Amino acid sequence: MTNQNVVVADSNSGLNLAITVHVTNSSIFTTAAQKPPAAPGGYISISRKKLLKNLEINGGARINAWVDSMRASSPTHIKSTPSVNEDQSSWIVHHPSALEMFEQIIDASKGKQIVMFLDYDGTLSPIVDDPDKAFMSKQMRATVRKLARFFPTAIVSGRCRDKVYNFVRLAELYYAGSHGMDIKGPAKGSKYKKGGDGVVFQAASEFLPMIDEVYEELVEKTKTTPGAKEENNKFCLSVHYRCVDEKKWSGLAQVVKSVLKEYPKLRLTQGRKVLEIRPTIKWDKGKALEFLLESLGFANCTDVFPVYIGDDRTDEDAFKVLRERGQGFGILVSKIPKDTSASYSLQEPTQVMDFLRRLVEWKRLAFQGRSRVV
Ligand SMILES: O=P(O)(O)OC[C@H]1O[C@H](O[C@H]2O[C@H](CO)[C@@H](O)[C@H](O)[C@H]2O)[C@H](O)[C@@H](O)[C@@H]1O
Repeated sequence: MTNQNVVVADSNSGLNLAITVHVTNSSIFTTAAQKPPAAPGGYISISRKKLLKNLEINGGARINAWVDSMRASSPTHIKSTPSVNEDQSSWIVHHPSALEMFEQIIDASKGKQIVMFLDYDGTLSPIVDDPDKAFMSKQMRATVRKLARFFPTAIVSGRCRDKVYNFVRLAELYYAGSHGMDIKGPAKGSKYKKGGDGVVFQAASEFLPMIDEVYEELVEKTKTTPGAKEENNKFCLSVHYRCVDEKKWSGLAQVVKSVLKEYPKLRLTQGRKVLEIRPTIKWDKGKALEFLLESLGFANCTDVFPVYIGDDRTDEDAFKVLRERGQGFGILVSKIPKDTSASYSLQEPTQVMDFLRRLVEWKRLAFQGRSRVV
C-alpha cells in the first residue's frame, strides 16, 4: 500500500480538503490527513477516477519540475537574442573574466599561500558524450604538473577517485573523489605532502553496499532507455542522460525517483546532463576544501589564498565556503550566465589552461626575481 497526502477541492462544501490517499492493488480509500475541515468521520466521498486523476497531476507536476531542471542543467543551444546578450553583459560585470582580472587577483594574493582546487569534468577536460572518454590534453596535464610545483594542488571531482586519477595521472596532487567524500593525499613527489602515507579520508564508507545495490538496480531498470548510462562513482552514482532522447527524460527521471523511494538515506541532485545520487550526509565539495586546507596546515591561517575552479552545481558548495571564509575566490567555468557564488569566470577548459599557465609564469618570474635579489 502507498499513501499520499493530497488537497482536493470539495465541490459540495467549496472547501479544500487535506486528505491522505491510500492506494492498494485492489482499492483506493482516503482518510483526513490533517484536522478534517468538513468531512464527518474523517472520510470524504470522491470518485476513483477523480482521485487517480488527482494523483497523476500531483506526481506529474513533480516529475515535470525535474525535467525542466534537467533541461536547464545544460542547455543544448545557446540562444543569442538582445535580452540574452544584455543578461550576458550584466553577468560578466559581476563575474569578470579571471584572465582579464589576472593582475588584480595576483595583487589580492600578495603575501599569501595560494592553494589550488580544480574540478575535473568541464574544467580540466572538455565535456564529451562518453564519460569514459573525457580525457584531458597533454598540454593541460603538463600545465597542472607545473602548477603543483609552485602551489599545493587538489583535484575535486564527482567521479570515483581512482577513475579521476587515471585521467589526470599526476601522483603529486591531492585527490578528492565522489564529490569530496573520498580524499587522498599525494602519493609522491610533492613538497606539500604531509605525514607518512599522506591524508586518507572517507566520509561515507557505510554507504558502499547500498550504493552498489542501487547501481545494479538502476542498470537493470534503465536498460530499456536507449542512451542512459550509469556510472558507479564508489560513494555516489551518476545516471547520464546526455545521449538520451529528450522525450525519454521524464520516464528516466521517474525510474530513478522510484528506485530512490526505497532508499531515504540517498538523495538526488543534478549536474550537467547527469542525475547524481549520493548519501544524505552533510559532506560536499565545500567540506572537502575545508578538510584539505586543514590537512595542509592552513586551518586558522589568514595568509592562505584558496582558488577553486569548477563548472558544475556541486562546485557551488566550495564557492560558498570561500565566500563565507572571505578567503581566496571561486572561478566558474561557463559560457552562459549562471546563478553562482563564484567571483570570476572563465569560458572553457582552454581558458582554464591559460589562467593556470599565467599563474605558473607569474610565480616562476617571482622566484627568479627573488633569487636575483639574493
Ligand atoms: O565534479 P566533476 O568532476 O565535474 O564530475 C561531475 C560529473 O562529471 C562527469 O560527467 C560530466 O562529464 C561527462 C564527460 O564529459 C559528460 O558526458 C556528462 O554529461 C557530464 O555530466 C562524470 O561522468 C560524472 O560521473 C560526474 O558526476
